[in-house]
Amino acid sequence: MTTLFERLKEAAGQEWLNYTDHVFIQQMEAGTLPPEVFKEYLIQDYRFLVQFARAYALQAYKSRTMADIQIASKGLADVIHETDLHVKRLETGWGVSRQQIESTPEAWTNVAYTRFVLDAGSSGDLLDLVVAQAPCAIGYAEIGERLKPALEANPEHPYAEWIGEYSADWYQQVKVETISHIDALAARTFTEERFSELAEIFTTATRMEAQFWQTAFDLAAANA
Ligand SMILES: Cc1ncc(C[n+]2csc(CCO)c2C)c(N)n1
Repeated sequence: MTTLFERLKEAAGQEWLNYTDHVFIQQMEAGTLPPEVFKEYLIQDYRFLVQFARAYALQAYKSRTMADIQIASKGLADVIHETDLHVKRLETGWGVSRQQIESTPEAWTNVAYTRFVLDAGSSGDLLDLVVAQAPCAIGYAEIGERLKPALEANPEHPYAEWIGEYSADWYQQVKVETISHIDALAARTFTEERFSELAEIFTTATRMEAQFWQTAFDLAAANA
């Protein structure tokens, strides 16, 4: 059976590729991504993850069952784990402290993306919110899978740590769980009339994921 995620991804069309096959990913795969671009990405991503943690908390608030609260709680814990990695990387790589990260202005594209996700969840139900968060959670697993051979070919790959994290089994499992969570929620509340609205939420979030990579290049260029 086709999953709702597959239908949403198909509806996003080219936008999904613009995100998962962005120049940022191509350069990361080749190991040629400029370190300053990666640094700007990590700083903005920390700021992003703060809002994304709030979105998982909102998932808990929008839940009606303990099973859904458990899923939200695990998502929240995964985000905290990810921010800790970012802070360590920024500290060891560039001597950037958590305080410096937190006082760096949020890029407006980052504001747009995260507040869009939070609004989709505030104004909608749990399915709307999980769909708004899906490009993020599932896209990174697809990217990790794609980059894995580059890491296996070169254990000294400059982005070994990042690729290792998203290609790891635990993260591939997050993808499987998110897809089945969407289907479980859909079984309760999805009607065909909702599809176009859900597809718009999903495609918009996907477009903003692609823009997130672009913002890292723009910030690095502005600092150069
Ligand atoms: C812009 C942006 N999009 C997606 C992710 C990936 N991500 C966000 S939360 C999470 C953990 C649980 O889903 C993961 C892997 C990111 N870091 N930054």
